[in-house]
Amino acid sequence: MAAYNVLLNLGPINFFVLYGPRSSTKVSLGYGAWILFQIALYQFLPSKLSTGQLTPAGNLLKYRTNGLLAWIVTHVLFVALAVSGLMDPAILARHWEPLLVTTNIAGFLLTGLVYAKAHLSPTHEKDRKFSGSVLYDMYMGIELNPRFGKYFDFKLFTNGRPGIIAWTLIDFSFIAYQYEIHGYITKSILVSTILHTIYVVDFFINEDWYLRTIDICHDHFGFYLAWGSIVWLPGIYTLQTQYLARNPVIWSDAQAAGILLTGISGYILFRSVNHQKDIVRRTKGYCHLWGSPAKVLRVKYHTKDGLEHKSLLLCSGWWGLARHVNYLGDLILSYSMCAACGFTNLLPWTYAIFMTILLIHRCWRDEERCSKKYGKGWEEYCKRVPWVLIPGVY
Ligand SMILES: NC(=O)C1=CN([C@@H]2O[C@H](COP(=O)(O)OP(=O)(O)OC[C@H]3O[C@@H](n4cnc5c(N)ncnc54)[C@H](OP(=O)(O)O)[C@@H]3O)[C@@H](O)[C@H]2O)C=CC1
Ligand SMILES: CC(C)CCC[C@@H](C)[C@H]1CC[C@H]2C3=CC=C4C[C@@H](O)CC[C@]4(C)[C@H]3CC[C@]12C
Repeated sequence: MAAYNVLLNLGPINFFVLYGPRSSTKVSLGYGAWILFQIALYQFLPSKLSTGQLTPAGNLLKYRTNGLLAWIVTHVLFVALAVSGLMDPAILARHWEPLLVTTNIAGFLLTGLVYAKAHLSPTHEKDRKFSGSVLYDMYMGIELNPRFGKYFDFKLFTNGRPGIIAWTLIDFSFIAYQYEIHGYITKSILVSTILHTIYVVDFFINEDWYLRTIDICHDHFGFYLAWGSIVWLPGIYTLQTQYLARNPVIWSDAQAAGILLTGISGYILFRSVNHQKDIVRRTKGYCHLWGSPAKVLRVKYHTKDGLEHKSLLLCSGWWGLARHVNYLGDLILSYSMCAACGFTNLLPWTYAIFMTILLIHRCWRDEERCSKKYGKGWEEYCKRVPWVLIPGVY
């Protein structure tokens, strides 16, 4: 109430200037070192070269996919520094406010950098998209795959390294913070972190699969993915552990196990659906799903150079039940991550709410794009698989 009165008296801008988070030179230097460290891991750790999907301009790119090794090295180092007493494991939690300021500056700088690069020194000129609006181009990006040199891919790097590797590091730091301020670690924060860790490690194990998703194949690199991966992802996706560190929630063993198992079942659905699409695309449809030969619709599309290409749409297995059933698994997992925080505060539920909006919007956005890309082929697919997300419901 007192804070509310001060806000009313000062007005929002003065209130933010006086009481908002502040930057810190030490934290900014530390953050710079963290980004350089991740760049070094990306560039110099041994890596296989994975092939992406054909771009609209007809480019087939190779990617360094050594994220799992980078995740392991980063976390082993974090634990080693904490156990040896050289670093307080709650360091990220304790410097959270200046970190948010620093990441925001980095997110905006990167947005400006890739916008300028798209105009001055594009990696693949024909894979650029101009909307006619400067603001929209900054937001959704111009270049599809901006690169520095042959293999430093801005999109894959930003998303995976300062984004997803940070996710579990931040969780671990908030677990340590809970211990430091309360003297114990709750099952709720562990359940939430275990579910995050499964999701994050899964991402890196399947980094090759990620190269065939919307983010890499269709979304261009601008504020949405740059600021999103550097600020939104570490800030919002970790809200559950941030909340639980300060407001411990106590579950019985049975309740904690119930939430964990529901989350794991969501994860199994998510991975199994994604795996089916990936295996069918990689084997060109010549594989078995659930004991029967995969049923596919062979479709055609054109790249910008006018060439015709063939592709296929899977219509059996999970993909015969609904057109985006992978999103359903992800939603079950997201709701379980948030359920670990209990039902008394809406804030830690932000992730589940965001995912619901994002994934439903994605269904519409993707369907519109696929319909343009495949034309009659997509219409036929929708007839064969009429449900969008939940069979029998939507
Ligand atoms: N945690 C998070 O913040 C988020 C997580 N996700 C998760 O990431 C994963 C990947 O998501 P996303 O890239 O959005 O979606 P998908 O992996 O489902 O990819 C969609 C693309 O797959 C192709 N496709 C569509 N239908 C078929 C079919 N029947 N058979 C074969 N290919 C098909 C189309 O591309 P093409 O042009 O190649 O035909 C389409 O654009 C999902 O599991 C999702 O839940 C997604 C968003 C946010
Ligand atoms: C600007 C913001 C309001 C929105 C920023 C959104 C991005 C941070 C996220 C958009 C799509 C997200 C992802 C897609 C698919 C994924 C696969 C999954 O296995 C791991 C997570 C993720 C990489 C996820 C990460 C955040 C987004 C890039």
